[in-house]
Amino acid sequence: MQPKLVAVLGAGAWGSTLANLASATGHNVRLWSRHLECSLAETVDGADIIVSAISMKGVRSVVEQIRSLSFAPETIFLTATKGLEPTTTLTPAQIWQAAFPDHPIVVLCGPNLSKEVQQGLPAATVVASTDITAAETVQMVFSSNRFRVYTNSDPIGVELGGTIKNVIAIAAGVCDGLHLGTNAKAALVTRGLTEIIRIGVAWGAKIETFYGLSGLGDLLATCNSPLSRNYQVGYQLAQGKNLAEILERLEGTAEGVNTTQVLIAKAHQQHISVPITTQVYRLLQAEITPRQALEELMLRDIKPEYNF
Ligand SMILES: NC(=O)C1=CN([C@@H]2O[C@H](COP(=O)(O)OP(=O)(O)OC[C@H]3O[C@@H](n4cnc5c(N)ncnc54)[C@H](OP(=O)(O)O)[C@@H]3O)[C@@H](O)[C@H]2O)C=CC1
Ligand SMILES: O=C(CO)COP(=O)(O)O
Repeated sequence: MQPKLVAVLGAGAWGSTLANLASATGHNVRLWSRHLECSLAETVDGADIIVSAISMKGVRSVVEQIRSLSFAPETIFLTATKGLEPTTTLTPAQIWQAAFPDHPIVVLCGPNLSKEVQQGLPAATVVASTDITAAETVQMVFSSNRFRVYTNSDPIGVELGGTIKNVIAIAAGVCDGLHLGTNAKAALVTRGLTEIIRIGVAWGAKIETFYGLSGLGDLLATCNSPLSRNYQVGYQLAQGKNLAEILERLEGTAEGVNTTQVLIAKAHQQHISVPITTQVYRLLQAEITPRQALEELMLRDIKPEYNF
């Protein structure tokens, strides 16, 4: 494969890691952030692949800054953000697709704690698109003996798996912070997956996608690692710290905090049952304590296991 020109937008933890991965496989990489010299227009000029690793709060503004520029029709937009836009409830890929309707949009999501990937520890991920040729191009660019990349044709499922698991990761952090044990954690993560599937399928995703790397895989990684910022938020809430104080000291972005708000609004509108997300929401709003959230979940009506 000829080396590609890859422009990575966002030089945070994940953007820098993705830039290193593409560079390590022999591609030409430009990395952009608001604080670096190079302008956004210069960074994306002539790029074969434009990678967005901007946190959710900045996606719309970056899209608006480049949407009037002209790109070759085959230019691929790759989004790695895991969040939902509060005002529209759109996913990052939906925002990129609306701005660039004639370009292939690819989603990258998986169990990819950036610190582990940066250390060269082995990891796998998924690149998903309705344009499978574009997904295969991205797969070639990022694949290495340390980073195994699978393609998938369900971008909304891949994106929602990576996004909604952040809410469950906050709950998992609370579970561990309260020392509730392995049985409780297994129950929480499994019922969390049921909740993710219920929402995801209602929003047009394929059920099987959630049993893959970007669903169950990312859920397991994020719910079990103190490297996860979302897990850290939950863990510290369980220790009695308040949210503002936690976020002020947190290294990087915990998307699950905003994602919880968006999910609650949309799930209520659409009458989707989201018990774990509801308790995370009430906890983040400081309406209840971690112990009360646990009681609420344990005392819900008894029911059959499968009620997607
Ligand atoms: N870290 C990880 O392990 C992984 C993270 N992700 C996802 O990737 C996304 C980024 O995460 P991560 O890199 O960890 O977060 P960081 O907080 O480390 O970086 C966020 C990046 O977004 C940029 N940004 C935020 N707002 C704006 C804006 N308005 N305009 C321009 N740039 C902006 C920041 O720029 P600035 O520095 O100028 O503020 C920074 O480059 C998140 O959605 C996260 O869920 C996905 C997989 C793994
Ligand atoms: O998405 C991630 C791992 O796949 C990173 O998780 P956090 O954003 O919680 O750190």
